[in-house]
Formats: sequence, C-alpha cells, structure tokens
Amino acid sequence: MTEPTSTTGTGNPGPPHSRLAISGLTISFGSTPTVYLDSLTVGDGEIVGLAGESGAGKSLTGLSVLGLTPRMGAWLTGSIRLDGRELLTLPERELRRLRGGTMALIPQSPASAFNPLLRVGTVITRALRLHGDTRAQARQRAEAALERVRLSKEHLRRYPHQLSGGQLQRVAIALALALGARFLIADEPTSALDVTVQAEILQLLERLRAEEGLSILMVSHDLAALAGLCDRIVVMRDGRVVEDRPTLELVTSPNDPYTEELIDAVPQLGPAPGPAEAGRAGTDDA
Ligand SMILES: Nc1ncnc2c1ncn2[C@@H]1O[C@H](COP(=O)(O)OP(=O)(O)OP(=O)(O)O)[C@@H](O)[C@H]1O
Repeated sequence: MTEPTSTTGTGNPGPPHSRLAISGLTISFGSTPTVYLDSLTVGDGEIVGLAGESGAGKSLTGLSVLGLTPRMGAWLTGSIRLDGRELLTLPERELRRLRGGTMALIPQSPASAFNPLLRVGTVITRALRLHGDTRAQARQRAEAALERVRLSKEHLRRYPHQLSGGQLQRVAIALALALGARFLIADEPTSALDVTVQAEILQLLERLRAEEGLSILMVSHDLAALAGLCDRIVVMRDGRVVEDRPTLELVTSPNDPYTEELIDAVPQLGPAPGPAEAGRAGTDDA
C-alpha cells in the first residue's frame, strides 16, 4: 500500500501578523475532499474559534495543523504556514520538534492523554529532559509552568486520577507552556468539564493570551463558549467555511442562515423573546 503523502501549492503567507495562515487546503480520504479551506488565519495573540456541527471538519483542520492527519490516512494539498514556515512539506522530525515546542494540542480529555501510572510531575520533567533540560532545570521549569496555570507545585506529586478534570486540563496546558508552546490548538478543551470548571479554563486561556501573548485556535461545537472567549469565529459546515467574522458581528448579525441556526440553538445567544412569547411565558407561569 502506498503511504499517503502531501503535496503543496505555493500558498500565500497570510496577513503580516498571522501566526497561522492556511490557504487552499484540502484534506481527503478518497477522491473528494472532506475539508476544503480557502483561507483560515490566526493572528499573533489572537483567539480564533472554529465552530460547526459534528462532522463539519473542525477537528481535522486542527489535527492537520499539527501534522497528524497523514497518519490517519488523509491526503493533503494546499498550504499551512506557521510563522511563515510551510508545514505541509516539513519532514516529520521537524514537525515533531514544532509539536513539542512551538505548537501544542490541548485535548478534549486530558485524562486519556496522561499515563495513569506516572505522577504528572514525572510526565512534565521527562518531556523537558528530552528537550535537553537537566534534572534540576526540568523540576524548576515544571514548577514555574504549574504556577502559570495557578496550581501549586504539590500537584506535581499527584497521579492523574488524584486530580479533577479541570486540574488535569491545567496540567495539560502547563505541559504545553513548559515546552515553550506559543500556539495552542484547543480541541473541545472544556466539553468534558462541568460548567463552573469550563468557565475557569476559558478564563485561564484568556489570561494566558493577555499576559503571555499566546495565539489559540479553539475548536468547539459550543458557540456560547467560543463567543465568550474568541476574537473571531469561523463557522464550518460540510468541510467548508461559511462565515469568518469578529465574534460580536457574527453573533449579532450573522450573514449565513446556517450561522443563524447555530446561534438560535444557544439560549444565551439567540434572539430575545418577542412580546408575544414573553406574554405566553407570563401566562404559563401564572
Ligand atoms: N480517518 C478518517 N477516515 C475517513 N473519514 C474521516 C476520518 N476522520 C474523520 N473523517 C470524516 O471527516 C469529517 C470531519 O470530521 P471531524 O472530526 O473533523 O469533524 P468535527 O467537525 O470535528 O466533528 P465533531 O465535533 O463530531 O468532532 C467527518 O465526516 C468524518 O467522518
């Protein structure tokens, strides 16, 4: 069997301050592309949301940036540039270095991303030592990274099952920060958490962007979560972008009927009830 490969066009590098610039990207498993992205950018220090219903192609887009789709059997064409560097033609060794350093995936379920038999401190310090730190440097950097996500160094001694979902998500973010990630791809980072903890993680991401200038591509089917955090939201449907606009514009005056449907499905974002509905609500309560 032939190993799936990538071909690439010249692609445009995107606006001057784009960290991520995707253009003319196709992701295919057969003869017809599953995803076709004309253009998608994430600016320096920008948080961009990728919204859409199940199967829209959000995760595939995120995984493609990380260089993880060819091993799923996907064939990619087009261009994905990170800081001006074309990723589609980068050798796997270089991609691995970028994944361990410049960019990182914040997974939906950190519990399955951590080895249950290792203390989380061991996971972080091992990763840092693989990147050349001494034992003392790794320890010091792990503790500093935990502080950046508002956990104490005592948490390093815990096993994954001894941490809550929210704490474990913080540890996953700390690991990415410790390794030097400046660009995060967060794939449904809060959907496995309860509402209060979701809000805390979203606040943490917002603070990291404000204080450290991180750029984030956040994939979620939860438009309310995206609207609370993102500067811009890109709505995908059937593998294509249907709308890409600043958050406030998108939620207050969507251009596309599909975006409107998504907004109407979220009680916090949908239209306020008209007088007739408000009246009916009053009657029902009585
Ligand atoms: N390995 C694969 N082989 C073939 N098709 C795939 C593969 N992985 C994903 N797909 C298809 O690609 C499409 C997009 O999937 P993707 O996971 O990106 O959707 P999504 O928008 O993230 O949805 P969800 O929110 O449910 O994760 C789906 O129709 C899916 O069936």
